[in-house]
Amino acid sequence: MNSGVKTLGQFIIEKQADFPYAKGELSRLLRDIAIAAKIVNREVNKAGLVDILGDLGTTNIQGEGQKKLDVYANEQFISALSSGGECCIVASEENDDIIYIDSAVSHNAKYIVCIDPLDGSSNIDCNVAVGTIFSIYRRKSTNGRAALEDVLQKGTEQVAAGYVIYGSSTMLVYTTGKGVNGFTLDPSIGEFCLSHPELKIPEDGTIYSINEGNYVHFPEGVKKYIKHCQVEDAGTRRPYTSRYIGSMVADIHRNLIKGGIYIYPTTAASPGGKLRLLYECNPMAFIVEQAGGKASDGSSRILDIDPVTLHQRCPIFIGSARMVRQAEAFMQGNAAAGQDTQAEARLEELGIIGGID
Ligand SMILES: O=P(O)(O)OC[C@H]1O[C@](O)(COP(=O)(O)O)[C@@H](O)[C@@H]1O
Ligand SMILES: [Mg+2]
Ligand SMILES: [Mg+2]
Repeated sequence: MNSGVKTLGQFIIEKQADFPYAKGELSRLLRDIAIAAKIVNREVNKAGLVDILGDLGTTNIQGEGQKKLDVYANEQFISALSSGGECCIVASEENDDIIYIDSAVSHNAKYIVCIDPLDGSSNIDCNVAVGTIFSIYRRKSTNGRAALEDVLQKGTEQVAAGYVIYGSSTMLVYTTGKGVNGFTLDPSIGEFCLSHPELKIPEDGTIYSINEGNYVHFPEGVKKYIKHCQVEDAGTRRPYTSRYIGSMVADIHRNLIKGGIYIYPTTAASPGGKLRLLYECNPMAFIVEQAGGKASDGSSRILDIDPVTLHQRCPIFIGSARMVRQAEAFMQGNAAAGQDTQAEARLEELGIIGGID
């Protein structure tokens, strides 16, 4: 291995200096998450060889069938957070209610972890990239046991957020509000090593990522935006490229590197949106904003949404700032906003401006 490589552990300790009052609790919490990610990575990598593919036959509170790997990953993260001592509550996609971490080591713990232990479950069995998404808050209450109110905080209150992508390589990408850094797992030493320092998402892009199979059920603004992406217009590098992996982590990771927009709007099946605010939308929005991008529900900033319930959903438009602004303009029925005249002319020519049949 080249000298000069920095491991995640070294980086976290080094960055602790950015927080004058830090006592290392958040550093240790991030360490615990990284340990669980390595264990899950080991199972993902040999998924076809061990009994970890397929359905478990149980259903979570979202009404979704749980995959064996969903539950395995959930157990690994909860156990690492329980034994690590820095977490007092876990809110997980796979658990109906919040989990109180009452282990002896965590009686003074002040951090709350919201987690999607395995993101992209529909891709598990066919060897397509999946991920883990996590969001960390400091508890607000000071006395007694932390409670649901400590979990239902706005995304702006996050102290850290990150994701792990189990893809052709395994990466952990996270932010503590001072930029975004990516680490690649080097299996030969079992360490996440800094590979993508200070990640910045391009201001604009040519990739749009949405499940067009739901097109008929999309809001008018989304239909118009998709048409806008498909217009032939060299001046604005269109038509854009459509890419949809079906794992939020993988689709957003690609856009973070190359530029692009990921949209999961309201649909007939999900009138409130599909993705969950606390452990999918908030953490990804924090990361993308820290990388210079934008994230909204089509009009309001995701991080300003007030959470009301643990598993609440919201629509999401996230990615390169210029593309999100444009999609928002279509959502507000203002197709001209952010458009250059040439494209606008094409849109009129194609009858896009003025409504879709
Ligand atoms: O199949 P659809 O409706 O396009 O939904 C795909 C989306 O749902 C998700 O799989 C939801 O996450 P989970 O797999 O964690 O439930 C996202 O990762 C993905 O972007
Ligand atoms: Mg998910
Ligand atoms: Mg999941």
